[in-house]
Amino acid sequence: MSALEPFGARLRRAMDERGPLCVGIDPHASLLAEWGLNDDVAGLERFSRTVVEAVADRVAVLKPQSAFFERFGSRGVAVLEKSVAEARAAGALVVMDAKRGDIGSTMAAYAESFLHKDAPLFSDALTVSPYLGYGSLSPAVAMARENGAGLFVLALTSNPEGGEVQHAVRSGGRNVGATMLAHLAAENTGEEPLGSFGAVVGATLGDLSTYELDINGPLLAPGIGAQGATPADLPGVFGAAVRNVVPNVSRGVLRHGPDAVALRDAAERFAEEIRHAVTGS
Ligand SMILES: O=C(O)c1cc(=O)[nH]c(=O)n1[C@@H]1O[C@H](COP(=O)(O)O)[C@@H](O)[C@H]1O
Repeated sequence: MSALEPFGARLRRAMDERGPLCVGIDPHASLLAEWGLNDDVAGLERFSRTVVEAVADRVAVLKPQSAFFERFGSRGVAVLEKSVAEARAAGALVVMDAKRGDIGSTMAAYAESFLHKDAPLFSDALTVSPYLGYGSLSPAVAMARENGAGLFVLALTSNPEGGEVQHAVRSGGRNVGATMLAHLAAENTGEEPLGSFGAVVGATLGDLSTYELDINGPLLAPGIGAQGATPADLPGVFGAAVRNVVPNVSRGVLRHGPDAVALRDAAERFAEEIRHAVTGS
């Protein structure tokens, strides 16, 4: 595969053409049961393929949650590989949600696994944890740049426990979450139309106007649907940065399966509500 155009540029175009919705592929055991599928590799494969076939030709981004595939060992990972390839072939960008983070030398191996263009699990972007220090991510930043991929760095997560770490105030007075946003803004300086280094910022967090959310990069916003946030919350949470928000919905869409039409309709309803909330039209 030849080098891709930078992730940020590809994402901006996909958001403009398809709208910004990201649908999560989260094959929870409880959802497999609700869909009438067995909690085994065949059930996993059917679930994942159904989601990809239902929405990959219309949403900007699909975000498979790696843990639900790893749970089944190598055969589960093989399903993940196939799902990534099929989603990308249908025109969706794939954000691999594996939340990797380690000391730099090991981080390089994680980066090779997901961000090297020839890796079997190559994805357009990867979720990463910066809590071994932002600098520990530099091999992933470099690998992403070389391969036209991107990162989503956990900055202000959607879960209530996140504040213990992310709101901790550093000696300069800035908290940890804001520090991660500042690192990303520096990473994306000068990039047009959008940098490739995004932040994860929960849609559940209420008014974030004290944060500098304009990092010239995408903001992945989970928390809509099952975690209680709604598309209508987005402008209040993100302010002017809402134009760079990629809202993620997983269970809120997936609970409408296994019927592909019902899944597609649910994704379209969320997409429409998001468009209305973001553009007012
Ligand atoms: O990085 C993520 O994707 C993520 C970060 C975060 O702060 N909160 C969060 O919910 N997520 C992921 O987003 C998805 C949310 O799923 P639902 O709550 O079912 O919509 C899950 O795959 C989570 O792992």
